[in-house]
This record gives sequence, structure tokens and C-alpha cells, in this order.
Amino acid sequence: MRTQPLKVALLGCGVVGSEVARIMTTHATDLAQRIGAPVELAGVAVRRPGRVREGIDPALLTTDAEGLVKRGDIDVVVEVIGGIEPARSLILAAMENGASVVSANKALLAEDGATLHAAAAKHGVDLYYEASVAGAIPLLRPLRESLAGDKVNRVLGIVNGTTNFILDRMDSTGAGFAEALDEATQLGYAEADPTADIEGFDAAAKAAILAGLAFHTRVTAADVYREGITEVTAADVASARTMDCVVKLLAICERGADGTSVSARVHPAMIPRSHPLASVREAYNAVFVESEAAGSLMFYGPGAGGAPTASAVLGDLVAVCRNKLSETTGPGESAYANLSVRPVGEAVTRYHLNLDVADKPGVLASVATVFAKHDVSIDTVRQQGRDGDATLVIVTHSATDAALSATVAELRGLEIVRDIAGIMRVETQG
Ligand SMILES: NC(=O)c1ccc[n+]([C@@H]2O[C@H](COP(=O)([O-])OP(=O)(O)OC[C@H]3O[C@@H](n4cnc5c(N)ncnc54)[C@H](O)[C@@H]3O)[C@@H](O)[C@H]2O)c1
Ligand SMILES: N[C@@H](CCO)C(=O)O
Ligand code: NA
Repeated sequence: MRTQPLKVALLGCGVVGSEVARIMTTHATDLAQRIGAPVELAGVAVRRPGRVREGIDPALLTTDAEGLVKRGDIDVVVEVIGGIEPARSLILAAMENGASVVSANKALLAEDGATLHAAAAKHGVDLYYEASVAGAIPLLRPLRESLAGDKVNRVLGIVNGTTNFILDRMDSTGAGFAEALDEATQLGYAEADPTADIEGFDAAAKAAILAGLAFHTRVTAADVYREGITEVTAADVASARTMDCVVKLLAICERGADGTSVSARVHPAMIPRSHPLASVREAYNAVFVESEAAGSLMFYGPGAGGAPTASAVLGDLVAVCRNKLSETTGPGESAYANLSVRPVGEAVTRYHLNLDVADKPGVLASVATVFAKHDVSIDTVRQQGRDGDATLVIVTHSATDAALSATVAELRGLEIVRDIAGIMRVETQG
């Protein structure tokens, strides 16, 4: 074994960074054996150097992240700051300096992964980011390596723990969105500013990364159709319950039937309680990967949290250190397929909707006519009557978003339709 240590610079020492430092210290002997050389924490960039950080030598702390990544002795930079800048500039500077990079930063990878990959290739270094999607769950490496000989057609899953916790609470306790969000905040799942989670930005970034790796093409966060869960009401969840369904925030990446396009979308959807994703409770994540030869693979586990996320970071750290020692690099960006990204209007799903209508003869026929006019086929209709009014609970067969939107717009114009609520996609495929 080489005795000269590989030197690691850690950028950020928050929830994830502090766990990375802890595991690097407590597992130092095992890590050295697995890599073939010791790994040494050579510097830690922080914002508040005065804060006591258990297990970290205060002499390693610096507020000069740029100076740290440009040091001549750094072999690997671990970026767990988050956000676009200064993370991007620091990663690019590190690569220019010959360091390989491990990052957990889905926002940056989904916005500008191409620039980072190009820099890694140019400077002959690695860029690994397993922790960026579904935390501890090994998912990116299986896509990048284990499935490199197969053809992935669909990736479907729950990739945000905070929103899954909220929706799970709404389902199990009947709570409204605000109440469930409060609980998620109190338990430390939701951050002080939960926007990225509840508006679906976090899941959309992960969907972009997954789609890019699965289909060997470039997909950015801006390409992903996104709806969060802030509009999901207790009534929607109750309505799902009566259909033996549960509401989940899904990320769905699909290869187009035309062979030249892909789509990626994040939105709440009703899924049958018998669907394997329905049993994903609390803050867990689960992702199905459907591929031509392997069939359907399910990846399940903790998608967030300091230690689970650090596990994925450490796995990457071992991989890039091994590559450094053997003077090689792992697989770089694979975007050769160059597929176009289809707009969500062309995505085909089933829909659930509640129509408050006047309870009188001919109403059902008028409503059905509008669906038929837009070529949206109705699967089931359930009527709940009350004092001259009625609620029609309608589930359609597969239709495009564009056709459903046109149907809803025309229905809203009918005098007999008082309100339309609970418009939600229904996913039944496993
Ligand atoms: N927390 C999770 O469960 C989780 C899971 C997967 C991925 N991630 C990703 O990991 C990254 C870190 O997340 P986190 O939860 O540890 O966040 P965090 O806010 O707890 O930690 C980030 C730390 O970086 C520090 N920082 C910010 N700018 C800095 C700078 N210029 N120089 C030095 N330090 C700076 C902050 O002070 C903070 O302590 C993010 O990209 C996040 O998306 C987090
Ligand atoms: N906020 C994210 C952290 C993991 O990326 C979540 O709730 O899943
Ligand atoms: Na992961």
C-alpha cells in the first residue's frame, strides 16, 4: 500500500459535510485499505471558522475556499456547499488544478452539468455525484455502469423525501398540506425555506440528472415539466383514498416511442395502493428503472440525511481515489444520443377530476360530450349527489395534457359546471 496520503479538500461542513468528515476520520484505516493509500482531510472550507466542529482539527478550517481548491497538494475536492455559485467556480478551479471532484449538488449538476463534465474531460479528472440523486441509494452508478450495456426506457420514482413525508402524513392522518408541512419542519425533514422541495425544484433537478444518464442525452432542470405539492388538498388525498389510491410526488423520465425524444416530468399523481411506490412511506425514496433486457429494477432507501448522503459521497471518494492511484478516470459524460426533449403537452397519462355540477337531466351527457369532443375517453364516473348539486368523480383513460387542458377549459365554460377540482394525474404502470 502507498504510504503517501491522497489529500482531500472538503467544501462545506453542514449536514452532509460534517458527516463526510466524521466517516473519513472514523473509517480511515478501512478506507486506506480499500483505496490502496491513506486519505487525508487536508482542508475544510467553512463560512464560520469559529464554530466548534467535533472531530475536526480547527487548524484545517478556512474561509478561503478558492485558495483551498487551488492549493498544489489537493488530489480530490468534495463539494457539499450546494447552490450554483460559488460551487461551480470552485469545482472548475479544482479541476483546472488537476483535482477530481465529488459533489452532492443536484441543483448545479442539473443546471450546468455539461460545463462541469467538459472541464473534467479537458483536465483528465473525475466528476462523481452519486449523492446528488436519492441520497444513499446507489442509483447513478448502476445507471452509468451496471446498465451501460442495456437500453433504459423509463425511470419512475419518488426522489424527494420531504414531500413524500408530507404526502404520507396527509394520507395517514387526514392533515392538510400546511399542517403536514409544519410537522415536517419540526422533525427536521423540511428546511427553513422548503420552496425547493415543495415546489418540486429539487425533484426536477434529480429527474434531469436521471434522464441524462438513463438516455445518454443532455437534459437540464429547465427541460423538466414541474408541479409541486402545494396545491394538493386534504380533499384530493381523501378522493384518492376512496379510489384506493394514494397521492405521491413522482419523477417520470421516459423515452419517446419515436426513438428520437425523451420527456421528464415531476408532478403529484394518484397511484393505486397496490403499486409498489405506494408503500414508500415517510422520507424514503424509491426509483424504478425499466430497461429492455433487465426488465424492471427497483432501488429503495434513505434519499436524504447527513449520514446516508455522506455514505454516497464516501463511495464516490473511494472510487475517484482508486482512479487517481491507477492514473485513470471513470466514465465521463455520455450524451451521444442527442435526443430532443418533448413538451409535457405530449405526455400521455390518465387523469382524475371532480366536477361540481347541477343535478338535473342531461348533465352527464353534456359533460361526456365535451370529453368526447377532445378525444379524452372516460374510464370511470362516480356520482355523489347533494341538494340539487352533484359531484362527478371522473377518471379518464390515457390522454395528453393538452387534450385534458382543452377539455377542462371547455367544461369550465358550461353553465351546469359550477366548479372543477382535484385535477390530478393517475399513474397505474409499475
Ligand atoms: N441534506 C441532505 O439530505 C442532502 C441530500 C442529498 C444531497 N444534498 C446536497 O448536499 C449539499 C449540501 O447540503 P447540506 O444539507 O449539507 O447543506 P447545509 O446547508 O447543511 O451545508 C452547506 C454548508 O456549506 C457552507 N457554505 C456555503 N457557502 C460556502 C462557501 N462559499 N464556503 C464555505 N462553506 C460554505 C454553509 O455554511 C453550510 O454549512 C447540497 O448540494 C445538497 O443539495 C443534501
Ligand atoms: N431535500 C431533499 C434532500 C435530498 O436531496 C429531500 O427532501 O429529498
Ligand atoms: Na444516490
